[in-house]
Amino acid sequence: MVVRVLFRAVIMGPPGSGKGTVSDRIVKSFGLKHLSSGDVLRANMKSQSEIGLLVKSYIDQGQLVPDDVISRLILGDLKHLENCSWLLDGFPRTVTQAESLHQAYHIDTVINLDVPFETIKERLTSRWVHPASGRVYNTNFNPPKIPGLDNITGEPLVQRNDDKPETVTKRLKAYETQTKPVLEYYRKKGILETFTGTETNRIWPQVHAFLCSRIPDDPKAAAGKV
Ligand SMILES: Nc1nc2c(ncn2[C@@H]2O[C@H](COP(=O)(O)OP(=O)(O)O)[C@@H](O)[C@H]2O)c(=O)[nH]1
Ligand SMILES: Nc1ncnc2c1ncn2[C@@H]1O[C@H](COP(=O)(O)OP(=O)(O)O)[C@@H](O)[C@H]1O
Repeated sequence: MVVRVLFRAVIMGPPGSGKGTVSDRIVKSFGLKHLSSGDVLRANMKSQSEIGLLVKSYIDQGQLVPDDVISRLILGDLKHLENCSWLLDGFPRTVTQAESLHQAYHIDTVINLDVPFETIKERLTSRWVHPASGRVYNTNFNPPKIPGLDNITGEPLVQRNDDKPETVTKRLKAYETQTKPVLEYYRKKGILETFTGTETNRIWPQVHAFLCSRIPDDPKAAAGKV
């Protein structure tokens, strides 16, 4: 019988720190399943589900959605990934959420992207997304091949409602007061790994090297396919 060791990680960082960008690279290199709370919430808003209608006003105002709503949503989705290694992006964002996750799963490592707020503000106002797929572009960092259009479908890109400068300020405040304590929670558990910098392309090789040392039996990582 082959016993597969599961690896469960969380990626944290302020809005715009590159969680989604780094998560895509982790998925490509290490084959973990990726679950993004923001993507799950946006899919609910798009389909106008009961939860989508409930969370819209919080998200548009740059506030966190209530703990019980997001915890039920994410822990419910994780039930479908029981036999998979996964990477959680954007959850937990409060200590209450971290405790709910802790009661349900063992977390091996927490990757913390430490990017200064000044760098982030500029990035978010130049973030463009393809709503149907969640593909993310940036007019400076990874522009689409044709300005304003998605590389794969050619459909128009849009700016996220909550990437307006005044909403970004509120999201950064929410991060400071509600999410920073989660870093301390994981630091005390001895599983927090912080990567500091202003450029994803400099942070990524460090994250990759770290994960190679933690997921040594992964065939893609061993082959150096970054
Ligand atoms: N200029 C610049 N933009 C970046 C860099 N890394 C990511 N981005 C862009 O910054 C925005 C925020 O990144 P994203 O991965 O969506 O961050 P998240 O909000 O933490 O998930 C996106 O438009 C990215 O394309 C970088 O090193 N430099
Ligand atoms: N774990 C969570 N707890 C509460 N609200 C959340 C959570 N995850 C996402 N949200 C809501 O969705 C919004 C967008 O989240 P996300 O896409 O992760 O933002 P970013 O990628 O910029 O950090 C947040 O500003 C918040 O309103």
